[in-house]
Amino acid sequence: MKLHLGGFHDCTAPSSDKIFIKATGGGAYKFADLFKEKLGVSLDKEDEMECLVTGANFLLKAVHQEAFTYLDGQKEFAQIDPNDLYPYLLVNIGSGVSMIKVDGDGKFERVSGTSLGGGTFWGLGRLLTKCKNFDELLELSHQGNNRVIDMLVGDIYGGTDYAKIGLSATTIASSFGKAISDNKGLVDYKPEDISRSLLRMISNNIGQISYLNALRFGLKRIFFAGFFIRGHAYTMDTISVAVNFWSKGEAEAMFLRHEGFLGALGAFMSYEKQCLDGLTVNKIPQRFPISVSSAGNKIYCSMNGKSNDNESIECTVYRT
Ligand SMILES: Nc1ncnc2c1ncn2[C@@H]1O[C@H](COP(=O)(O)OP(=O)(O)O)[C@@H](O)[C@H]1O
Ligand SMILES: CC(C)(COP(=O)(O)O)[C@@H](O)C(=O)NCCC(=O)O
Repeated sequence: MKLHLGGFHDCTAPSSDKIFIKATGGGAYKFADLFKEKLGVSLDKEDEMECLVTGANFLLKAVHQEAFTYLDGQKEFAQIDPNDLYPYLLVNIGSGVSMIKVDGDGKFERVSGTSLGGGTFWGLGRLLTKCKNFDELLELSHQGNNRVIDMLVGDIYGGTDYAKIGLSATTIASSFGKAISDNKGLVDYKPEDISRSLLRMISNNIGQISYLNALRFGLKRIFFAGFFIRGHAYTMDTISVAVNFWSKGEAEAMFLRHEGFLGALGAFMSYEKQCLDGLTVNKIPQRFPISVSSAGNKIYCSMNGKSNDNESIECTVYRT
């Protein structure tokens, strides 16, 4: 509610009383006029990939138990040595998917991506199941059985494995493949089965492309982030299985506790970069330095340096 009061004054132009806030992603462009019109706030646009990487690096170095593996329902926190973090592959699953090779602070390259991402799951799911919101679709996938719709290796090979090339009877041979052979229409399939197949198809595909990119650059660690994951067990499990399957156990999928906030965090941290990198000390606003701490699922960023009480800002980033 106090966004328009708590915005920042542009520290590169002290004479200006323009209020701005950092923002990233497509929304920073798309909604810039709306923010200006409704709140009188200008959006200071930060590059999305840069913010994702800054956010991920910060979390992986500063937050205890940020990264974890997830396989067969088991969540295991990974010990990340900040001195041995790079290189790694960051896979951000939002509407679409970006794959970024990270070599250090500010050192990265977007090496690949796919348009089959969270938007695909939600978009197709909405059309096929009539779900009204994402959570409902995700919830449905819990109860579904993908074998009803997916064509398995066993369906093609008369119930047996195709052992010669290492495919078990239960491996999905063709996502949604059964829908062609049955004399059935959409109404004959349960929404929960459709949701389950869809989630597996998207997660599997992302896991596979990610692993292939990790292989391409010799990267052992793959961190998956983005709001698509939402800590959802089946999504993480499917991605992990895909990475494990394609890498023959060589690579490991890892997830982040604050997976949906990398971009926002990176944009937030760019206040520090902008003001501390390029300016002399007397031009730095009193609010700095930023002090950062974490507890449980929350990260506390207090920008309270020597400022008076009116100027201090405390920002809490938390997952719902
Ligand atoms: N409550 C929700 N409403 C809509 N989409 C959601 C929700 N929770 C998770 N998602 C998933 O998150 C995706 C968007 O992820 P996000 O990281 O916010 O990407 P973007 O940067 O494209 O907005 C959606 O396509 C959808 O798959
Ligand atoms: C264009 C985007 C970077 C925007 O990010 P998003 O809002 O999806 O998080 C992303 O959707 C993307 O990388 N899409 C995949 C494009 C491709 O490489 O095929």
